Amino acid sequence: MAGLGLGGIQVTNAVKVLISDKMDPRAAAIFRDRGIEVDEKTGLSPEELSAIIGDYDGLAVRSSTRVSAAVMDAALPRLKVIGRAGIGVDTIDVPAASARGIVVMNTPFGNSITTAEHAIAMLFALAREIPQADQSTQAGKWEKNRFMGVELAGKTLGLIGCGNIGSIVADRAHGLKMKVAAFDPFLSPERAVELGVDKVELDELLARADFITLHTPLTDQTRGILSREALARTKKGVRIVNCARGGLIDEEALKDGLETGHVAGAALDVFAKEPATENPLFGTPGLICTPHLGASTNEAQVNVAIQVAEQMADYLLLGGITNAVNVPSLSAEEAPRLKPYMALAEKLGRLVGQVVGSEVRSIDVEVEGAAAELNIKPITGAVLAGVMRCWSDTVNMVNAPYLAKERGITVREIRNDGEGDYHTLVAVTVGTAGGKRRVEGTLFGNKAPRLVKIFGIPVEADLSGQMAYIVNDDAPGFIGALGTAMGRHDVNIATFNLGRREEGGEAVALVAVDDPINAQLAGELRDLSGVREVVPLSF
Ligand SMILES: NC(=O)C1=CN([C@@H]2O[C@H](COP(=O)(O)OP(=O)(O)OC[C@H]3O[C@@H](n4cnc5c(N)ncnc54)[C@H](O)[C@@H]3O)[C@@H](O)[C@H]2O)C=CC1
Ligand SMILES: O=C(O)C(=O)COP(=O)(O)O
Repeated sequence: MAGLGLGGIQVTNAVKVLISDKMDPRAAAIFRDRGIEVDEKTGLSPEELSAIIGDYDGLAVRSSTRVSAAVMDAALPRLKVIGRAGIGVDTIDVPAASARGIVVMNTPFGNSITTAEHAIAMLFALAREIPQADQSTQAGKWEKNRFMGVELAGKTLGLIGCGNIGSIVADRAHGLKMKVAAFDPFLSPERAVELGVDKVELDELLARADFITLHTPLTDQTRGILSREALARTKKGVRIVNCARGGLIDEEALKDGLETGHVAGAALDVFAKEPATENPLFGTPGLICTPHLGASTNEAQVNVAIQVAEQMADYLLLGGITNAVNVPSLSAEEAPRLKPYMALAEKLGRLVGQVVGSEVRSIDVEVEGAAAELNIKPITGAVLAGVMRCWSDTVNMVNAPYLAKERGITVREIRNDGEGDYHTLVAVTVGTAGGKRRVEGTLFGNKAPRLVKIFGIPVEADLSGQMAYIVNDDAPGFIGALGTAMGRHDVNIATFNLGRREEGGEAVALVAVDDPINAQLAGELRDLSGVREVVPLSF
């Protein structure tokens, strides 16, 4: 299994994690309790991070650390997982991580109540100008007549994005007797009814909302969603809260809106450029700011620190995958059951990959019997990694699906109902321009991978170490000639596995050897009488 890239499987040295942002000490304590070495180094520049990241298996971050493709390049081949103690992964180049086989995980719920509460606090702060009134009062001005607020009750709150945080904000807003409308293309009408929100288009939200709060991730689709044009379509006197991401609002346009009085107030926790030690909006009347404090409560920080450390440790030590944003989940309970299947899948993929070469057009993964009860995604990932390892050293089950897509390989997953000859079976069929090749394998004693059929011929073999795959005419004398040729090259035969289509027909030999089969020996084997194909294999 070396090199499969599944955490917990290939790690032999001490596992090491770097925590590069301020995190509750429980994160480091969990890593240490689970036998993982931890370094905590915050405030690193990208260059400083790149200089040391190559020594770590895991990197735990919040939003201050930017994890670029260049940092990941410096982190390879060791880094296996980046854990975000929080929600937004916009500071991590996720496609680059996927391409490099690095798992990215976040903690999707740990800080959502806290962030929703911050948004509600910002609503009140805007409605009653609390920060401005505080400043004036403490300056000894007693400007009772200057501050005249608005009530929240009865007003319409427009949510842009109604996922975890947006839903909690909606719930709290109902408690404040606000009407809630939401623009979220992925919000189902049923869920909107359940939440008691009006599902509306963005234009309607802009036209109706007295208050707007943003709760979407920063993506190519949401960047600048409150653009100059969108702001122009808002109600005069609108108040805007952004506790999601700075890039969602056109900051220059918001500044103009505040200055003309079209926008009565804006409360921002997040900024286009962070840390926002300067920003064109600063000093604009009606503006309230906090330094990305949305997730900063004791409770949320404990939650996310514990979650990220447990998740990363599960992956690094057991292969369990929870809350990954670039690879399907695999629970720490499932992982041990799947491990032998993934070993089998990888071996089958590797076998067929070595035989067919790189002109692969399609890969079908079929599971039957006990295997059909399991999560098929990791099995498929392992097959793809096995096939592609034949032409790429850096492939693992995380980046294999992306590499397959990049190469235009069609991947199909098939669950066969019922049981065949084996209580559990994984079959891999690889399509090339020349046709399809199928291999089948099972687990002996639920743990030992065994090949049971190769290209339609029953043969039982343990796929490991150095082997030779030989197709020949089933005729007397072949085995003797083969043994002699091997002996001439000092290559010791460890095991010999034979199968044939029918007596006197096509036969297959899978020969395990103690020493590698070099090109010269392979050539001599090909020259033996009746031999049709020889492929040296390694597992
Ligand atoms: N200020 C802070 O400290 C914090 C900020 N955040 C930010 O809040 C964001 C939202 O967090 P959650 O609610 O937990 O995420 P979520 O994934 O549960 O919800 C996001 C919602 O946005 C919707 N959405 C996606 N694209 C959209 C579009 N083009 N237009 C409208 N809606 C769209 C999705 O359908 C989803 O319902 C995070 O991505 C993060 O950037 C999260 C935690 C703390
Ligand atoms: O969880 C998120 O998305 C956040 O924005 C919180 O950021 P932080 O962990 O406070 O740097």
